[in-house]
Amino acid sequence: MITFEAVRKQFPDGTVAVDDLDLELPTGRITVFVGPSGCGKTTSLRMINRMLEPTGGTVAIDGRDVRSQDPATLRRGIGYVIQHAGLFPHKTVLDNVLTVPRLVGRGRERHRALELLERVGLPAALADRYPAQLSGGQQQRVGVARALAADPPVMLMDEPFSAVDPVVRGQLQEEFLRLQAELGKTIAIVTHDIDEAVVLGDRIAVFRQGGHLAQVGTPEELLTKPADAFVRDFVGRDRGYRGLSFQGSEGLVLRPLDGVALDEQGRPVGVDGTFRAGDSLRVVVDLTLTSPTGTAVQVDDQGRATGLVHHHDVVDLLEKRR
Ligand SMILES: Nc1ncnc2c1ncn2[C@@H]1O[C@H](COP(=O)(O)OP(=O)(O)OP(=O)(O)O)[C@@H](O)[C@H]1O
Repeated sequence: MITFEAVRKQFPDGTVAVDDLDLELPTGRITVFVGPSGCGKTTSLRMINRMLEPTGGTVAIDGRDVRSQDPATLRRGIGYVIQHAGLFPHKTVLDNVLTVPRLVGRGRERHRALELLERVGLPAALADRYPAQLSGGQQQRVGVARALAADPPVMLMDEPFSAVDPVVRGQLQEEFLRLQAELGKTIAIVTHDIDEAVVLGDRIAVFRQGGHLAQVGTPEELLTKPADAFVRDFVGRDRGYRGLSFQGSEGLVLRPLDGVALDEQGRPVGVDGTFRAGDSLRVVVDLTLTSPTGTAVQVDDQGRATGLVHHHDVVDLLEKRR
């Protein structure tokens, strides 16, 4: 666990970037720091690996004050990923990834680097290219692979996916979450994008101007119970709709499949989208709202239609759950 206790950072010019910050980042989970520009997110992140030193309070990893550890040794246990990946332009992809393990010792590094590139979704064929020969999304992947190379228990990520277009960002986020499900690192991510925070965070810390914490909670808590007007505004007006992502579709009463054409296996034909029993109400509402008939078809694991719901049914279910 990473702990901030009464942490303050005042820069020599008098700017107080972080003030009296108390925060816990649970082991093996993703904590997202989110908030408007200039509210102290990056400063807080950099105090974890001693790129910046607090002017008050304590940052500790597993109970050990980071200031009691030599910065170079400390950083070997902490991967660091930044926006635009920050790759060495004159080194190949492979050499970029190898930078870190070379610090910790030799061995089967090349093999491991190639394996890591594959795990972040980069074909080995790209290993000998230079960063300028890659797309923005590919560069970010190399950045993540490099941060993972020394297998650090902690990862710090500063706007890791914000330099790429929304479609690529969505893919990178999804792949990153799949990787984290296997690796279980303790991760802090800085973003100014609340949607990214909701997708990635197990916990979200909302910062406000002046380096104060406005709220800490799960994405669901933030969307359904914002602590005050600042968080409510920051989370956005469509938080009700987005909150449906956290509501399961169980309990929906299925209607008969009237008017739905089925193939020989019982799979719906000519239907744009379907949902499964475990999907969220957001998926179901979205399907019903985009279908010309206002309905969505539920299917089983084999894709066979099991029933139909109308958007009224979703509203009725929400009413019942109140
Ligand atoms: N070296 C410095 N000297 C003086 N002030 C600084 C320094 N570095 C950052 N600041 C100020 O500290 C405050 C917090 O900056 P920080 O970069 O942590 O914010 P942030 O929330 O990460 O913002 P952004 O989302 O724009 O990156 C800002 O007012 C910034 O101008």
